[in-house]
Amino acid sequence: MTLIAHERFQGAADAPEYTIDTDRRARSGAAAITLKGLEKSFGANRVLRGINLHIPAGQFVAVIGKSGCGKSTLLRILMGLDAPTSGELAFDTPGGGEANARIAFQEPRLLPWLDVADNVAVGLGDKLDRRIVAREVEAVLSEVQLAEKAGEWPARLSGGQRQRVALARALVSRPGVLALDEPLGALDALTRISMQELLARVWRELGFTAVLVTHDVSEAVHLADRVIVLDEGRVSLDLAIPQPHPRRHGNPDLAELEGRLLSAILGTDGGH
Ligand SMILES: Nc1ncnc2c1ncn2[C@@H]1O[C@H](COP(=O)(O)OP(=O)(O)OP(=O)(O)O)[C@@H](O)[C@H]1O
Repeated sequence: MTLIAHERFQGAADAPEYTIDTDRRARSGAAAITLKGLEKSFGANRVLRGINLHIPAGQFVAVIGKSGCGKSTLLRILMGLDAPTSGELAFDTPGGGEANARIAFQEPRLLPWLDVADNVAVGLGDKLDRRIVAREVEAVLSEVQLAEKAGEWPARLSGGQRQRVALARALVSRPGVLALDEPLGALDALTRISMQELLARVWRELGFTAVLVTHDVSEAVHLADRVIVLDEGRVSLDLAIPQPHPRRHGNPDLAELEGRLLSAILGTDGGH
């Protein structure tokens, strides 16, 4: 998990100028995200070919698609970790302030020489009063059900517990946008399901805008309000998942939506 860039990029000389406004310490609410004509090329490889998307504040969006279709590239651009070749990207917060955005990766990236509480405190930076940091860390560790591990070393945690620490570190600054790049990809199936429940619960409680990149179509329909399928650099399907939360694994309506998404990814939907 890493702190999000907080920069104003300049596009290439021949590309339209665009801006990304994020502020790591803002406590404003969830942010809406708008992408217009977003393009990204690596040399001759045109990875994103005109992405147009509006993600309302507080929505949970999952991005799926074949390996190499550009999911991580899109997420990195959203988070300001990479610059698009052209196009526009805007974050809007309800109060008009700057958005606070964080990202969680598949690998938790904890600091082995810090205990759990201090790893989480890293997410707040070093400008806050120690008592405030302690209070915020304690609160977020309770939210991820790890309060009793506050003084533990990362090496003595399970994979799922480490990923919960990484989630707490991303959430401790109360981000308006949380980006998740395959955060549960390395976990065993049962741990993965309990982490999905946890993620769904913290999202409902905290109300941030979530963008999840995943290879797991079942995970996408279980968590998201909306699933975006990327194919050859474009959005090939934008499917609403209208089921209320909390959702049950094995729900037949979700299974039907999962089938439609799999067909869309594999190209077996006959063009529908
Ligand atoms: N820094 C880079 N330099 C050059 N090419 C890159 C770079 N990053 C990504 N690419 C290329 O962009 C394309 C999309 O990569 P990306 O990682 O976004 O795909 P993905 O859909 O997330 O894949 P996967 O599901 O396998 O993780 C690939 O062809 C990849 O080789």
